[in-house]
Amino acid sequence: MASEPAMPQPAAPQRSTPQRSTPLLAIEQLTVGFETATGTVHALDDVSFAIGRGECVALVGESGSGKSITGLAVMRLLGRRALVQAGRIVFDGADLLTLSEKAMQATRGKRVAMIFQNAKASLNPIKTVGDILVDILRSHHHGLSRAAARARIVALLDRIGINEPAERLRAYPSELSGGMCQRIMIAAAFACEPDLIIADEPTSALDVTTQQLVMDLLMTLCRERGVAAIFITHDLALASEYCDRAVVLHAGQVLEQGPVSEVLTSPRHPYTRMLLDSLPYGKDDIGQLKAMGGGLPDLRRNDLPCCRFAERCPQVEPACRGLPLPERRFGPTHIVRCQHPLEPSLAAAPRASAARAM
Ligand SMILES: Nc1ncnc2c1ncn2[C@@H]1O[C@H](COP(=O)(O)OP(=O)(O)OP(=O)(O)O)[C@@H](O)[C@H]1O
Repeated sequence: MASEPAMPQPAAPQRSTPQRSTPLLAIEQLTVGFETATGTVHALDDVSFAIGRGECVALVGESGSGKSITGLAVMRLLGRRALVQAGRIVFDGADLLTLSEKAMQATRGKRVAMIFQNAKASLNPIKTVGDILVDILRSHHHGLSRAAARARIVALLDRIGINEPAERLRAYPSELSGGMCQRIMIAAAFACEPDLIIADEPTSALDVTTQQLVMDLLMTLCRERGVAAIFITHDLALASEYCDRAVVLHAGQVLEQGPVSEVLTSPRHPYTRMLLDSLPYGKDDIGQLKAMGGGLPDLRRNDLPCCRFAERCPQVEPACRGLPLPERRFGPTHIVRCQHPLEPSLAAAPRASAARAM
């Protein structure tokens, strides 16, 4: 396989010792609403978490919990109806929410890249793969000739295991399989050597075998290049297998976060526990599966309780509805926002390493 002389590769970071002292990205008390004809959707409420250089953080939770919105907020792609009501998104020392649009354009794609769920739909159908990738690279490296950009792209495609890369560059997205398109998206994301990649359900449209190959590729590239990743997923097994830490979102609130080895093994929040109980992992028969009780509250309500999980929580107390979410620490980075976190004995749960879907 050809090497990539044009793209220096930093030493791979140790996954077990991510740098947390000066986070690459810190989302601080982010609160976002959307104006709609039927009222304001209170999509994110006081969301805070950080990610160090080279670290991989999984953002997990049910559909509608605010995972994609969080990723789009970092890219500043929330759209005109979104209202950032509070908070900061500090990336490498600068608050992305206050950057000029020009500065944001220089950051987006170059320093922070996003990989979307449905690659085929995300790639421009009327451009060849080569034009898509070369244009991305040249939009951030103005002095780079098309030929030089093409050479770098060919080397990158070769690195990610695409056979006959020069040939592939002539194809249109519609001529490629879903798995191949996802590889092209990954190439597009890594083309400008970003510091952070946000991967939003990058494998959910793929079959299980291709999922594994694409995840292996994505995480190998992140590790060998020291790129941090936010991995948005429903799949606790993938989160457990590939990520350093997990952030659990429910109805726009972060309820638990910490090392995957703690959060997905010994959850201390009843919601995380409920998510794990609803998975087939570690259960001898399907009868042991517990259905998720209730559903997410209507986020247009103006009288949402302080804890948006309160109405589903088996241990709810009056304080849950009326008092701000407390922050309880169970280790240097294991934080639970709950009035009555689980005791360790109740919390112990097998790691979700064999589960496949939430
Ligand atoms: N443009 C918008 N206008 C109004 N509401 C929106 C908009 N975008 C998202 N929402 C709402 O914000 C909430 C969070 O949505 P988000 O897409 O982040 O959820 P998610 O956790 O990523 O779900 P999924 O796993 O299904 O992608 C949902 O209630 C959704 O309906």
